[in-house]
Order: sequence, then C-alpha cells, then structure tokens
Amino acid sequence: MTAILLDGKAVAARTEAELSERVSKIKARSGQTPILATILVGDDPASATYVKMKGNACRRVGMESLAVELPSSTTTEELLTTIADLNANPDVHGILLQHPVPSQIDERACFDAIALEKDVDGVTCLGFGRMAMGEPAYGCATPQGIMRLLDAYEIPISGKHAVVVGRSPILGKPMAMMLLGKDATVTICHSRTQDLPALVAQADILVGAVGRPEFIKAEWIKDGAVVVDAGYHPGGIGDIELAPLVDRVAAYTPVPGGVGPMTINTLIQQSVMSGEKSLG
Ligand SMILES: NC(=O)C1=CN([C@@H]2O[C@H](COP(=O)(O)OP(=O)(O)OC[C@H]3O[C@@H](n4cnc5c(N)ncnc54)[C@H](OP(=O)(O)O)[C@@H]3O)[C@@H](O)[C@H]2O)C=CC1
Ligand SMILES: Nc1nc(=O)c2c([nH]1)NC[C@@H]1CN(c3ccc(C(=O)N[C@@H](CCC(=O)O)C(=O)O)cc3)C=[N+]21
Repeated sequence: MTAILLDGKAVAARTEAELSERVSKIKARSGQTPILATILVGDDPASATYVKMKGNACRRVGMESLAVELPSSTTTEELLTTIADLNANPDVHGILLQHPVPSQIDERACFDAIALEKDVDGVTCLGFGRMAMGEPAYGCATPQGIMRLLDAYEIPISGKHAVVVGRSPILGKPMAMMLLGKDATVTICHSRTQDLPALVAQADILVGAVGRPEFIKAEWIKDGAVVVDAGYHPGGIGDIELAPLVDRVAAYTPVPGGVGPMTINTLIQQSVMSGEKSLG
C-alpha cells in the first residue's frame, strides 16, 4: 500500500495564497491592516523561534504582528494587564499567548483573560466549551490545523475509532472533542492509561500528542490506520515511530512538514477571520 502523505506544508502554502487575497480586500475596504499580537514571556529559545515564525507568517499574507516580549520575572497581574490592554486596543484583532509561560504565572487565568473575539489561537475555556458544544468559536490552533489537514485530504472521520494519546489543554483534549464533533468514536489516552499498546492498536485514526520522542511504537499501529503525529522534537522527530509505518498505513503526517505548518496557518486564518469581522 502506498500511504498518502498528509502534506501540511503544501496545504498551508496553498491557503496562504487565498489568505493574502482576503487581507488585500480587508485593506482595500477599510484602509486598515489586521494585526495579530503575540506575547512571549521569558527567554526560552524554542518559544522565541515559534513566535518569530508566527510573525513571519502574518507578514507573508500581508498582516502585521505586534510582538510583545516580557521578562521571565513577569507576574500574573502584569500579564493580565498586558492582555487587558490588547483586548481594549481596537487595532489588535487577535492575541496569541505563547505556551508555556514561566511557572509563577497562572497560565489558565491569563488564557481566559483573552477576549473571545480575539482568541484566534483557541485557548480560552469559553472557546473550548463553545467548540465542544458545536457552537461557533475559533478552534485551538494545533488540533484545528489537524482537522483542516484531514479535511484537505478527505479523510473519512464519521464512525471511525479515533485514539488520541495526550490530553493537554491546547492539544489532546480539544483534539478529542473536535473528532467527536465529526462523529468519530473517541478514546483519550494519558499517563495513567493502562495497556496503551492495546488501545493504540484499535485506532483507525491515531493522534500522537505525548511530548516524548517516538514514544508510540510502529508495531502497535494497525495496517491501514491514519497516523497524525503532533509531536515535535529537535532533529525533526515526532511522538510516533514513523519510518517503519510508511508503507502499511493509509496516510500519515511527516515531521517536519505536517502538523506544525498547519498550526501556524490556522492561527493566521483565524486572525484573518477576526480582521474580516471587525474591519468588514
Ligand atoms: N506542531 C505543533 O504545532 C505543536 C506540537 N506540539 C508537540 O506535541 C507534543 C505534545 O504537546 P503538549 O500536548 O503540549 O504536551 P504536554 O506535556 O502538555 O502533554 C502531554 C500529554 O501526554 C500524556 N502522557 C505523558 N506521558 C504519557 C505516557 N507515558 N503514556 C500516555 N500518555 C502520556 C500526558 O498525560 P497526563 O495528562 O496524564 O500528564 C499529557 O496529557 C509535544 O511533542 C509538543 O512539542 C505541541 C503543540 C503544538
Ligand atoms: N499558545 C500556543 N499556541 C501554540 O500553537 C503553541 C504554543 N502556544 N506553544 C508551543 C507550541 C509549538 N507550536 C509549533 C508551531 C509550529 C511548528 C512548526 O511549524 N514546525 C515545523 C518545523 C519548524 C522547525 O524547522 O523548527 C514543522 O513541523 O514543519 C512547531 C510547533 C505551536 N505551539
């Protein structure tokens, strides 16, 4: 069997062309440019790189980014003040708070301070709840990017057994609810799960979001499965042992070039949507 390569990089590039046109129209109609504010707290080099990539993606489609950088000593109160200012700033259409923030900060409180209409990264409890109930909301960027990638390749979801390994607030948990929303039968696995290999073996659609390099073994995965690797580790290694799978699964995401580009593309797409809503 020749597996379909779920080429996130290509889908993102195609979508950027369409988004550029939409941004041009917003500018022509309103004379204004949609702006995504990015907030980076601390000096983690990987986080700084991701935030830079997000700003670059804004500029590629003609949007602007406003990069807010705060020291690692920032308090919850200071970060809440920054977010309140951005909420109140009519020129800002989307707010991204890069995860993780330093441990003295209450990250959940700060995520939830983001105004719903500017939550283009889909991190608020309110946005999550609305998404889970099937109400309109911006999706959490990584799982929404994965749903868009599956959709681009017309991967059937309804009635399939989807197994999500990981239940983090911005990846595994919203991923599971999105798959449920498309009528998959969903199993969520986590660090207390017993007999992970047996559950993974049942997956028609497998999403790896564990945060450990090649933790999910190829031999656990059944022939013909759709394999989505959300993990990303230095050297381009994911959470799933991919190499032995490529000629016996139905489809798989490469690392890099799979989920990562779709995450950024979804953030930008949802920022453009927010710009369209407020600038017409
Ligand atoms: N490409 C992209 O756009 C993005 C990629 N990532 C990548 O995705 C991966 C996951 O990220 P994230 O969700 O933020 O990570 P977290 O560390 O927040 O969550 C990891 C999850 O995996 C579970 N887990 C840990 N150990 C085991 C185990 N032994 N068996 C089963 N489950 C386990 C944890 O369970 P428990 O809840 O019980 O602790 C937790 O739910 C990382 O590799 C990260 O780099 C993340 C965000 C975006
Ligand atoms: N509030 C918040 N939202 C996020 O979406 C968020 C976050 N915090 N914190 C960190 C993770 C990580 N993340 C990535 C985005 C793109 C790539 C990506 O594009 N990676 C490229 C490779 C990049 C490289 O070459 O290093 C790829 O997979 O092809 C990876 C990881 C978003 N995250």
